Amino acid sequence: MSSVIDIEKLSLTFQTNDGPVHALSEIDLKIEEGDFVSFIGPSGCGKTTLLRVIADLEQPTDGTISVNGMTPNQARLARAYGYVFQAAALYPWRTIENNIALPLEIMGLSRAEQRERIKRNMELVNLSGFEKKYPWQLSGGMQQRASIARALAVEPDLLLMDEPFGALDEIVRDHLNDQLHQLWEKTNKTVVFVTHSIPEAVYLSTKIVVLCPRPGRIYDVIESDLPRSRTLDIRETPEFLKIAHRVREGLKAGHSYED
Ligand SMILES: Nc1ncnc2c1ncn2[C@@H]1O[C@H](COP(=O)(O)OP(=O)(O)OP(=O)(O)O)[C@@H](O)[C@H]1O
Repeated sequence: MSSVIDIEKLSLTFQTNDGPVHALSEIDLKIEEGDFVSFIGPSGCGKTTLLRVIADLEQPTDGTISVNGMTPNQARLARAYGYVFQAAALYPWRTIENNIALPLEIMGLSRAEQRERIKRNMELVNLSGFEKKYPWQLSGGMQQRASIARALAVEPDLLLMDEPFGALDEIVRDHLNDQLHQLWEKTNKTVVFVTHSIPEAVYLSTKIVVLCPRPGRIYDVIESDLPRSRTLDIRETPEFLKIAHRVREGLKAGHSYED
């Protein structure tokens, strides 16, 4: 079986006025179908850059990458992935259903097909009943769920998520972690998820990629042995804490306190 994402010896250097910034160096990584993979690491270690390379929003300087057996550019044109940003990035002048409809309009789907997908994906993120609301009428957590529904409505097998819950309080975040986990279990999508939170990474992932900075590189890859089906209670178990400990050790090793 070929991997959904296959990255080999990938490097990316940004040329800036202050000289070159080695954002990614010699990254080797395979992501399989149905994996939930988190990128975790200190600020500036290249998590977002790596996600953007997968999404064809940045070009590597060296190495190779394939997404669903295609180049990232082909994968983008084939709408092989959905992308969820740090902020919900909803259009304030459009209702929630019209925000979700936007990429579907661009795809040229019929009104009936658009309505069907909006209904199904709003149900998946538990937002049914809020179709006619504007983004400002929803809480931050609900807005983020709406932006997940918008990414899902394109029906990609691959979901790329850049710290989608970073700005939310702990309780809302727990709730959304639980919902995202259930959604992943139900749909068996492949997810690549950027986070700063150790519990979030360990709770959600089948594989945790710990990155370290200067140059941005992979420090550790942890294959989780937690059961695929889990609830938030698992965070109290020794198995969970053992993985969390290994992530923490990796983060400490790559961290510089001079920043
Ligand atoms: N367009 C750009 N031009 C120049 N340098 C950039 C650009 N984008 C990112 N960088 C630099 O590349 C490095 C990696 O940045 P990136 O945003 O990927 O890190 P990150 O791990 O996602 O950080 P954070 O957790 O703070 O979001 C940083 O040093 C950053 O300043």
